[in-house]
Amino acid sequence: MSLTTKLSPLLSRLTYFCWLFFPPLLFFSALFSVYFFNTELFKNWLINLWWMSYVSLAIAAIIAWQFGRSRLVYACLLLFLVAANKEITLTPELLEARYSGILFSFVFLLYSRDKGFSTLNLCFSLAILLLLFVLSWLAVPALQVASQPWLTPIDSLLFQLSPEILSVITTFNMALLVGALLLGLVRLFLKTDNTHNALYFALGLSAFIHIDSDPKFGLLTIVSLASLFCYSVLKDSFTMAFKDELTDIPSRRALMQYVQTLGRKYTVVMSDIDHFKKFNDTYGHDVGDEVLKLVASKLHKITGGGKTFRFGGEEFIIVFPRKTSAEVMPFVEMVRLSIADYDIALRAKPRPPRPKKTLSRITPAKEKIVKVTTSFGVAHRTKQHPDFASIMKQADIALYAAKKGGRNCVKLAKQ
Ligand SMILES: Nc1nc2c(ncn2[C@@H]2O[C@H](COP(=O)(O)OP(=O)(O)OP(=O)(O)O)[C@@H](O)[C@H]2O)c(=O)[nH]1
Repeated sequence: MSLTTKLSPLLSRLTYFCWLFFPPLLFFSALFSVYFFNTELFKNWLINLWWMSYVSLAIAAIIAWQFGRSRLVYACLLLFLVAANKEITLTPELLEARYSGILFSFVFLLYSRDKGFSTLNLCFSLAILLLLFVLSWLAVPALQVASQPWLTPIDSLLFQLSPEILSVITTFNMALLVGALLLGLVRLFLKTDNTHNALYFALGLSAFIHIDSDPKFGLLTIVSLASLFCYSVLKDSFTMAFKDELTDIPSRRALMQYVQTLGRKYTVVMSDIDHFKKFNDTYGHDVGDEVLKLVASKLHKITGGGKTFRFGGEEFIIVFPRKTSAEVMPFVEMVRLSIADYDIALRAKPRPPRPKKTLSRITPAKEKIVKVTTSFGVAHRTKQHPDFASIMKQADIALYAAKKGGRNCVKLAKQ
């Protein structure tokens, strides 16, 4: 396996990570720049909206609850604690316990899973969160004393660099924050999705609310975080509804929605993997799934403005807006060839190890190269076939002709 093949999953993960992580980061940076450099008028206007943090958290919690995102509900609860604490005066010890308790709780949420809202799960998660706060209250002061010898050099270094930093956050709290952010980042990288992304920002920003005790800053941050929670839930639901889970390309539902946007001129291509039943029977359903993903990714890369959807099973639909059948033929041919020419390396399962007494070596895993082909039926919109359903029917007839004509070919509907 070449280095590029090995690195490609890592690179695509990194790209997805950046794609999720940087928009909220830019958003929060812009928001806080506006806040810190803006006039008193904006800040005075904000002070009258103190109730917004509670309302936005309640809305986010209800939405998260409706969609079964238990961790986001607990995150709203933690942020509620951050917001409410502005109204309640706490002793310095309790403030410290709240700070570390919230950090630990967010790390816990990042490393746990959404478990639903059964009484047992609710009690279990709430008990863990409570335990983390109690632990912070009991153990953190001792930890602070124990870590003093290591933190003193950092303390003096920070004092030399910028004495103001130490007036807003202690070195111990900073070390806790850096540790929590690093742990969270590892989790976010390993499990990059909208929920973990939202929880990670909540972890970092809740610490900032603690550091900057200005209630207006807290309000702005909490409202933004609640919006990020809502966005993450809705984005996930959208993806679930409109993306095919196995192949990660748009689903049949997305096709039906896309069809509404098409004009008077367009072409529909129906594609089907050849002898896929035999392939499944020979190599197994899970290998079949991998091949399905591969074919989907090839079809998804079709050029000429075509948009690919998984229609169901091993059938795909490609729609070319503003193009006739003749115009799309070169692009369809190109994608057909790219699938047919692709060498699929199947890793044969290693034989089970022989009993230890026999000295023969275990046969290493071997690679087997296989190929799959696809057939295509192409039809465009005409006066006789003006609606999508009848164009699909024409494309299906053409696909049938391609199957009968020996497969691995493209056939035009007789229009
Ligand atoms: N692995 C896997 N197989 C699937 C999936 N969806 C459908 N199939 C299989 O695709 C096969 C389709 O078989 P047929 O419709 O008989 O067609 P075919 O064997 O491809 O033969 P031709 O289309 O005539 O070339 C069935 O065996 C289905 O089980 C899927 O998501 N994963």
